[in-house]
Amino acid sequence: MDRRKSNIVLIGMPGSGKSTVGIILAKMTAKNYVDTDVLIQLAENRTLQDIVNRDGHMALRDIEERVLLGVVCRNHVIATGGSAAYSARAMTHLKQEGLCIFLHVDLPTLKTRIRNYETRGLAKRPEQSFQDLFDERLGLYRRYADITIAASELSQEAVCEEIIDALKNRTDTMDGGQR
Ligand SMILES: Nc1ncnc2c1ncn2[C@@H]1O[C@H](COP(=O)(O)OP(=O)(O)O)[C@@H](O)[C@H]1O
Ligand SMILES: O=C(O)C1=C[C@@H](OP(=O)(O)O)[C@@H](O)[C@H](O)C1
Ligand SMILES: [Mg+2]
Repeated sequence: MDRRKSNIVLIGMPGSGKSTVGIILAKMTAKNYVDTDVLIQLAENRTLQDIVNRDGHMALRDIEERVLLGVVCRNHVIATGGSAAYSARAMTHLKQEGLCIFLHVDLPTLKTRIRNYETRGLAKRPEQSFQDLFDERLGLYRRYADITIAASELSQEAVCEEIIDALKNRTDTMDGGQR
């Protein structure tokens, strides 16, 4: 049986480019695309911000874990939410069929991209700073990453090119090997 993985799973901080890079990457690799934040909102019939406001950030993390565990697909680019890495079960599940790409963007660059920090529905403690969130999560993203892309200075298209290049050298993905 072919054990090569067919999904590409994007992880990283909010603002690192998972959602927007993901759709470009899907087109460039002839894959389907799913943004798990959209799946959460559809499952809950409310926005991420509504979930945080009404039920708190830990409820969002629980819902996210449940939704991620229900993702069963092949040949997709999967853009996760920034809080996905809090669930070891969900990450293990996604990595069974997916190679995990960490979009590593530095804090100053992220800050220029995230202007709606308080209203973006982030799964963080109410008083938690963006710096603290970054520090808390960096180790988690590194733990699950099969490939890390230093993406701070790259355009979205250049991030996609780097991912495709990195995949070419691998034997554990359907996107590996020269085609
Ligand atoms: N490589 C990049 N260069 C410049 N802006 C980017 C880049 N990647 C993403 N952005 C911008 O940053 C913002 C957040 O991107 P998004 O894809 O929603 O990130 P995420 O899904 O990781 O939170 C968007 O406005 C997007 O256009
Ligand atoms: O990092 C976070 O706590 C979150 C990031 C969001 O996704 P993006 O990373 O795509 O912005 C979304 O999943 C949710 O609002 C929580
Ligand atoms: Mg996103």
